[in-house]
Amino acid sequence: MSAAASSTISVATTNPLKSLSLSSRSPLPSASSISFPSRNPRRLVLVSCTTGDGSKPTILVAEKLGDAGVKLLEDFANVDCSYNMTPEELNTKISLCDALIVRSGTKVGREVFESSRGRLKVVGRAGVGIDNVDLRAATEFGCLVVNAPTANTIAAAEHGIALLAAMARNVAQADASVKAGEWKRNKYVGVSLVGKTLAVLGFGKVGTEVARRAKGLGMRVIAHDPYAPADRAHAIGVELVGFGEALATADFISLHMPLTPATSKILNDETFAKMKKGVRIVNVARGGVIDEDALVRALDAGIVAQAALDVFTKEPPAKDSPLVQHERVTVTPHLGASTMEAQEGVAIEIAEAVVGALNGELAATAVNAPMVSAEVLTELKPYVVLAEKLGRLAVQLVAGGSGVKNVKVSYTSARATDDLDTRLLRAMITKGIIEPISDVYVNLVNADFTAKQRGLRLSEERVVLDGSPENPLETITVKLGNVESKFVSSLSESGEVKVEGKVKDGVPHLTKVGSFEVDVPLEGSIILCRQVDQPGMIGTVGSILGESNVNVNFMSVGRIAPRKQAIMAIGVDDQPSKETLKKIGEIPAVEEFVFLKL
Ligand SMILES: NC(=O)c1ccc[n+]([C@@H]2O[C@H](COP(=O)([O-])OP(=O)(O)OC[C@H]3O[C@@H](n4cnc5c(N)ncnc54)[C@H](O)[C@@H]3O)[C@@H](O)[C@H]2O)c1
Ligand SMILES: O=C(O)[C@H](O)COP(=O)(O)O
Repeated sequence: MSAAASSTISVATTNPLKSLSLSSRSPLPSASSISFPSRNPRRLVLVSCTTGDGSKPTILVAEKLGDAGVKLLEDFANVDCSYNMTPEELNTKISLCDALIVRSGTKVGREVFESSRGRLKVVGRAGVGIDNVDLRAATEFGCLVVNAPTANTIAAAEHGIALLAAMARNVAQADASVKAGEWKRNKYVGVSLVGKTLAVLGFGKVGTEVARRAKGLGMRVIAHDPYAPADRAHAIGVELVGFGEALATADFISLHMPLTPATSKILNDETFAKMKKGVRIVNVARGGVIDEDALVRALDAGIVAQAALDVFTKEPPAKDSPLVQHERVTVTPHLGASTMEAQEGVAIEIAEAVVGALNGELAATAVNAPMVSAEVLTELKPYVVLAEKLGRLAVQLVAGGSGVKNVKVSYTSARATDDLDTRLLRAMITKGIIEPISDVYVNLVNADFTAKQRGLRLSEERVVLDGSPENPLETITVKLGNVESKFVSSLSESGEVKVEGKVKDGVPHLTKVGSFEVDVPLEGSIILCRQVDQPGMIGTVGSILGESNVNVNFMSVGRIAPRKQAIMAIGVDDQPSKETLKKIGEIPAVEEFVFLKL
């Protein structure tokens, strides 16, 4: 098999959690490792929810959730619906909960994860915006965050359009006036929407639906979104434009981007100054995307004629907020997702995601973990096991394993480079390397973070083989650089601890140690011996183990040349005693040996 091409990916440089510093935190308690429950072979335990005694997990629902969702949760878990908790109450309860479900009104900060002492495995956000969840802390604590990104899209878009029309025709102000006994028809003359230019800022799910509806009202719609594909915009007759052009040409601006460091206060004194005089603004995204003090100034200066706001930097806003009280501002109390239909949909969407995650399924709406389709997962399953075991094996070959810093992983495959998602494999190699030498619990959520935090640099190389790609992978090789080995024969020619494995008939096998070829299933434990290649060695070692009642499940010998050096790999079901291992070491032809647990 020839290597036709290779590419290198470095995890250390791609990890988004670059500047994360770890404060002292409560150790994560023991949790079951990533495994494949035999009941459902398609499941990979992404997060584990072990109650130890087989009892149901506990899910805390901290904000009002639709009945259908609560029912779904109750069929699976003990459900504690405790609304309106103070942060202190939440922190107290959380240590008894496996999952937490919130909407936008609950701040899930670092202290929630700290207080949970590792029991919290899933946070479900019953809605889209996850700006109220500390994703870094969640990832660091190995807690999966899932959201419900689709069920409230239409509700939010409809609310945006409702605010747009209500603002243009002064509906809220006129309503309050009539109820106060007035009849001021001239005061509440509005502006028309037809023929006006609407700039949609953030052309995602909600933005697209707002645009579609605004087109139906006869508006000219432009959109700004650095990440949106132009063909999606063209398909509904929307032109994608730059940020500056959107600001300068819009009669109406509707905001639909997430709140991130990049979008925080994206509308501010400077950007208001670039807008058309008399522009009208709708915000059903997040309050924080507007500098609210600057908006008041822009309203007072006549740059902004009107604003309609569903969301605020601080919710609820202060009663005497000059923005809320401004006579040309229409407000609603974060009602975008609040339709009967959307709330039922969101409740079901989040309940299914949380139950699935607690059941060990990879969540399609995971916010802080790789999303992998069930098909890919099924195919990669034995390779994922192989990856973890190779990591586990390699680190045990290092003298004082905690000094491991440089890991090189090489995947050989006949698949094209972009046709193999290695994120799961990488996470599992990391898990295999870190767990035997620390008390850190590593899962798919926190693998990259944990590697980075421990200074582990893991680089990946893809070697594309000739031939047809029957299997996703041929071999995985793990090399640990700049380390001393407790089994010198495991060193490659360039001095790295090197192990290689492959999947045979669905079973992970160790196929190479250093330069020696072996073939032993990666099950139970393994004794590796380097000896002078001579007759009778297998029998000698076999009888020492047999006398000690240690069951041998596999033996394989790899040698450089006949009668020279050989490596014997012996798979054993039971752990040999120290005395038994000593006896093996005392066989005159044995030059070195090591016992490794998988
Ligand atoms: N008021 C409510 O009750 C309510 C309901 C639903 C959604 N929302 C909020 O609406 C927003 C959009 O939701 P969605 O479901 O459409 O999300 P989405 O992820 O589908 O769309 C967001 C879009 O914003 C774009 N974007 C990111 N940064 C940008 C930038 N700097 N400039 C322009 N565009 C940028 C993204 O590329 C993406 O296309 C979120 O903040 C969400 O929380 C509010
Ligand atoms: O991001 C969202 O999904 C909306 O802002 C809805 O928030 P809510 O669940 O608090 O209504």
